[in-house]
Amino acid sequence: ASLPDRNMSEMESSLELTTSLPGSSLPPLRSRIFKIIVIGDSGVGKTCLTYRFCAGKFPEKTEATIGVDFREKVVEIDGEKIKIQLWDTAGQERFRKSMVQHYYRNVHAVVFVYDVTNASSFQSLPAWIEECKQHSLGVEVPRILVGNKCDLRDAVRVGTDLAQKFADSHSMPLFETSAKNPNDNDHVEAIFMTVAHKLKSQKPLVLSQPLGTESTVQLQQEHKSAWVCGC
Ligand SMILES: Nc1nc2c(ncn2[C@@H]2O[C@H](COP(=O)(O)OP(=O)(O)OP(=O)(O)O)[C@@H](O)[C@H]2O)c(=O)[nH]1
Repeated sequence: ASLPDRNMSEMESSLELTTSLPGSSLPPLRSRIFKIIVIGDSGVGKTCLTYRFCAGKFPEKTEATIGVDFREKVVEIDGEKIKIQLWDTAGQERFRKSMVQHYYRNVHAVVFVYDVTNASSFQSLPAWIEECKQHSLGVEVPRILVGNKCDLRDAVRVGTDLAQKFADSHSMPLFETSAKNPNDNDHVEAIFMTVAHKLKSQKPLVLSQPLGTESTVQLQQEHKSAWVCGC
């Protein structure tokens, strides 16, 4: 789904908004934004995972993402309000091409997703890692690996041992979960919060937005927004 009246430059300018509060000579109140991109083959559940985190439930229906969608959630960590912005990227090559260079900008963390019931989505991971490298996202950017659809126990094709070896060899933590039916141990929220804690412990980030712009955030949460190239 897309909102045709939104485009990437609007999105980027909203990220860089740092105006003072009206009538105030005080410096602007800012909340930090963590931009996290979610990457992986089509159908692995990127949209469902990001929706589960931001809306707290499994979406009834999803369509292939075109370009990129983004969802936000404000969380509080150690008394600081932080906006977690999840960029849900298209897995299908034909829906990615025109957008790729945009969503790799100013990324704070990367979440690689595969489907535990689909071996080929696991085999694609080196290509996704390579794409990140080509866009200057190396090991210095926190990365995690997520195996999704663990609720489909009888259909698992990628075992934990194999996935753990792969994660270790790329210095990433591994999380196995289900966007559909997460239990206490593999809760989707805990996974993204782990990333947020890691980012918070790092140096202050450049991207910021004045506090008190929650109406925009609300809108973005209620309407799944997408940006597609007009060409
Ligand atoms: N059983 C089960 N199905 C899931 C889970 N997560 C996603 N699905 C299903 O997998 C299909 C694809 O999910 P999406 O979230 O749209 O996949 P995607 O990775 O965003 O796909 P693209 O937008 O094409 O890149 C949908 O039919 C979802 O309902 C899960 O944890 N368990």
